[in-house]
Amino acid sequence: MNEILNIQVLHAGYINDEGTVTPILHDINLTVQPGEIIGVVGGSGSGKSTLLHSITMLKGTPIQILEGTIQYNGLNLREINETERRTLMGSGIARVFQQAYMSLYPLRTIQAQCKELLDAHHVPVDKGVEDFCQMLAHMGFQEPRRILAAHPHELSGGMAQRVAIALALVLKPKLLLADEPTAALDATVQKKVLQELLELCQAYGTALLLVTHNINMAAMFTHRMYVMHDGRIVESGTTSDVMEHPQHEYTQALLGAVPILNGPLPKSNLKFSIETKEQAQIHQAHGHHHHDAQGRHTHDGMGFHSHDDRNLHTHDGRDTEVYHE
Ligand SMILES: Nc1ncnc2c1ncn2[C@@H]1O[C@H](COP(=O)(O)OP(=O)(O)OP(=O)(O)O)[C@@H](O)[C@H]1O
Repeated sequence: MNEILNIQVLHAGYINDEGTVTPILHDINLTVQPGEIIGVVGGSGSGKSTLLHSITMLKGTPIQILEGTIQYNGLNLREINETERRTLMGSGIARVFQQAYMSLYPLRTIQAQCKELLDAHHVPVDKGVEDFCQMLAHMGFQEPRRILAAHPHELSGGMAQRVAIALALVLKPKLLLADEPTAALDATVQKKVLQELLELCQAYGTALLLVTHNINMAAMFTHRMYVMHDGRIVESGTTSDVMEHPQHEYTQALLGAVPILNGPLPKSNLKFSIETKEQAQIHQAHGHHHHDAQGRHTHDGMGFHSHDDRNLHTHDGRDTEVYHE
């Protein structure tokens, strides 16, 4: 099976106006299998965002690949042209930023932005908007269609980030790059939004590369993790191995530096197995039960499922204060 992402011996840096490159990433080797949830963990300035920039090579980012290969589903990303890159970004590889407002245009309604994205990738708009609304419903919006008419500033931070997540996933990408997707949110909402993000990824069979400075947060949700320090991967392995037997002193420092939220050692929250796209389609065909905002058992056609007893679909007070549905 092809890896969804295969980075080998990557060296990269930023190029300045004089054409000089400052190397930032050194000898990065990283793989993501279809549907895998991978954490990239490290402190500020360790190079996590630079790694994502190297994958997306967005216009305007002065990134320069010095050496190595980056393959998406067998395709060498260093060899594709700008048009191919634009097609791939969104439909194959999508990205969620720390601030929802980096993903959303302030002056356009959510509906306009969703339609524009679908149109640009030749996806039937009605079906795409329907999928989008179902994702919003899964993330706690009681009347998702009403959100379509809203502008981003009418949403709270948590709601705006949920909209950004649904937009990133509406084209059902194979890989989602999430750069500290919950760091800007209230601590009480962070875990919930991350859980919702994971459930959506699993429903769509989307692999996730989750970048975070919080090793404990990564531990709760990922299958494997890579620890970055000073532009290098200093440790990698299954999440349970890294958490229970951290080899590198930097990993040990990260573990000591971050407050432990739930007991002495966070255990992986991945009680569920990875759902393939085919399984998701079967779920879609048969419909699926989940809890609605009131905690009632409801039925939908999305294949979403929650596996713990917490009601993941209620509004937090902070969100409803800002946006009343
Ligand atoms: N556009 C740029 N030009 C030059 N250097 C940059 C640029 N962006 C980031 N850097 C440098 O690259 C290094 C890695 O930064 P990067 O943003 O990738 O780290 P990070 O792990 O994502 O940190 P944080 O968690 O604070 O976002 C830092 O030394 C930073 O100063």
